[in-house]
Amino acid sequence: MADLSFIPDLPSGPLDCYRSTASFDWKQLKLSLEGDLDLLKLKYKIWKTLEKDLLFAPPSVTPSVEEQKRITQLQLKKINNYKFMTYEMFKSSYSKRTRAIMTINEAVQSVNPSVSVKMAIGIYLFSNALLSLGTERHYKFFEATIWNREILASFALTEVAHGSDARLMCTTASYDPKSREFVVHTPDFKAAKCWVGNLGRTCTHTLLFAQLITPDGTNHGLHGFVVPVRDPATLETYPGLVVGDMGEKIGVNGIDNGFIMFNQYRIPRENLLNRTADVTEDGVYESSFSEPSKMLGAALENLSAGRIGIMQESCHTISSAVAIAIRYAATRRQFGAKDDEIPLLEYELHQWRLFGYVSAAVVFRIYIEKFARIYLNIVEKSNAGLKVDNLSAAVSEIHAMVSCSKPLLTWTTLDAVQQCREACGGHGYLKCANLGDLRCNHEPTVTYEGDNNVLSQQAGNWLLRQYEQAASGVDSPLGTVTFLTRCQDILEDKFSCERTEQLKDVKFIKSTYQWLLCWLLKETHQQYESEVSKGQSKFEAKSKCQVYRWKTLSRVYAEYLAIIFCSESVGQEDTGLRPVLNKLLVMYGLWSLDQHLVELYQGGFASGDSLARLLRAAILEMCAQLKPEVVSVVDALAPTDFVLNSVLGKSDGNLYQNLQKALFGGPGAMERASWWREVVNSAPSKL
Ligand SMILES: Cc1cc2nc3c(=O)[nH]c(=O)nc-3n(C[C@H](O)[C@H](O)[C@H](O)COP(=O)(O)OP(=O)(O)OC[C@H]3O[C@@H](n4cnc5c(N)ncnc54)[C@H](O)[C@@H]3O)c2cc1C
Repeated sequence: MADLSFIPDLPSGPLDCYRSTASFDWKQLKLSLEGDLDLLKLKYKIWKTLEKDLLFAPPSVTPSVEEQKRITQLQLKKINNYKFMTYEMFKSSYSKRTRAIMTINEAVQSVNPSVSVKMAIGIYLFSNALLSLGTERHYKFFEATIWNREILASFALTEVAHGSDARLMCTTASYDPKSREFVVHTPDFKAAKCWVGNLGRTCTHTLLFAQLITPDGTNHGLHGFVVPVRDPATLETYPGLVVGDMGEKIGVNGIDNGFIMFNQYRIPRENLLNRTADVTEDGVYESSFSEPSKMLGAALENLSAGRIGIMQESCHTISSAVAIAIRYAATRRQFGAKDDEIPLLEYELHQWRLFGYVSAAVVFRIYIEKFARIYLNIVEKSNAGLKVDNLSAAVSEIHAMVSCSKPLLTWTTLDAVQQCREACGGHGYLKCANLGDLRCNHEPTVTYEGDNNVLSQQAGNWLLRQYEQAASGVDSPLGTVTFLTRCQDILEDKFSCERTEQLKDVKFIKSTYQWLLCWLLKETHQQYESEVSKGQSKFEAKSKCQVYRWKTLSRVYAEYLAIIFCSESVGQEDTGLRPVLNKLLVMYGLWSLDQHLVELYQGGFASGDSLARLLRAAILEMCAQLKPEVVSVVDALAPTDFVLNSVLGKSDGNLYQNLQKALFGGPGAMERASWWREVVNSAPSKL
């Protein structure tokens, strides 16, 4: 068994009574959820280092927006100096290196999300793009970013008038053969690049996506360019650019999101990222892809790793939120027989509100850990020129998986944080509870790197293609929809259980999800065909099938993926963790199915009251079964107290002592208001 002594023991206290009822060792569960001992050690090393550094001490009062930006930039500089990413890690295989980067990102994100966004965009997204979209001539930028940290980059895609629909973006890069330069231009304010992280105050370069135009006037579609923005020595922007900061946002204010307009701004020809297409010195366009849409696809595929990173961050956020709410529920007492108040955790309503999210946190972690490993192995193999069976089909399947899973994880996390905030009552509304910051900093993930509603549609596209060709075989190298070849038989299935025990079985959950997917595909396909037969264009027909169909389909597929991947991992678990993991998986599956009862009845899977009655009874039974485990489950999910940074969620469980310290110690909490003279009556009191 691995030596886990590097994980500090938990302090003894009021949480002991619930901890003593757990059937497993929380440190072992923590290791299992991380999936790798070295990466878990790395995470603890980062947290310990940052805890000792005053620059990372959590502020008790929110600093001004400008100050948050300054601190975040200084923190990034410090993290660069700490060199958590060692030379050996850089030199290791692609998948090892990327997993280390992802772990560093998650560990830093949990301390200050703004720093990790800054680092992810400014260093890793940019350098990854140079490797995947660029060639040898861009290596100097790579070196300056990764090794020397002379470049801090940004990623400029979104424009004021175009976000999700990237094809019609208006920034142009026209090639001038006389000077052998591209001339970058913004025709009007609607075409200004905006929301670009790191651009407002700090970045030295941007990875710009602009319409490439050759001297014959042909528009070859969006291409990536490395564009210098600021002098690294002075942070002055270069002439020919209008650059500004987006101002105060709802969260992640440490990030300087900015806008930029180009006025006939010249960059060398070599700054075009030319792995898939180039322009000769004379201005002739040469592409290895014949269709511009495929080019765009290749350029944006680069975002998959970023989206996986967002999912990992969501796992951290949901874990922190449930840890705070469960520890609070275990120590907060309200009502009870006579004077004997009982902990909130004893109430079935409270369990039902929170345990679905606790199980989601565990299932998502296991799913994403396994999925990231498979994804990175495929990329590694293909980068190394090794044969990957059915590579293009695998890339499409992965894209579909990411496109529905990022929405599922980010939305569920957002709902979870809100529920946890409410579950902590008024105290949950304190800044020092940390649920507010967790929520606001997490919130934009549902919009950036692909708006969730738009991204979900892409998963639906792929699923429908598989459904249409199911009779002759599906293109599913990862095996997520091979069951579709049995679609007709699956749709014959009917609910026939008589006892809750039959539902509390992963097999039941998986087969019910397969039925749901088959039925939703049939429905969506029929609706689409019917719209097309009425003369609607494909685009219009698709739009008419989103609500209750395409969108639900994409969500159900993502839930199914989380369940099958997690179930496979739980099946391989040979420590004493299998029973608790199985309970959590069953809870997640039943809790998620509860949202789809309408479809299960509408499609004729069940009739009468037995499905709804048994499903809901099973969920409540799972709540009771999880109660003795749940405090130790969140101990495994939670980061250290420094990182969790919540007065309500400390691992010692001393809720009221901690709260008193925070309230009494608040800056100026017990001082007379400095503005008291302005508000009292000036006439002497007659009292
Ligand atoms: C904090 C933050 C950081 C960001 N960082 C960057 C960055 O570094 N670089 C960068 O380039 N961009 C960045 N962005 C921008 C982000 O990527 C875009 O906001 C995102 O792509 C969505 O585009 P949009 O805002 O134009 O929304 P729109 O595309 O206008 O969408 C608005 C709404 O309409 C809906 N909608 C759109 N199309 C359809 C449709 N066909 N059917 C049904 N509904 C539809 C969407 O679901 C959404 O709810 C950032 C944004 C934020 C908030």
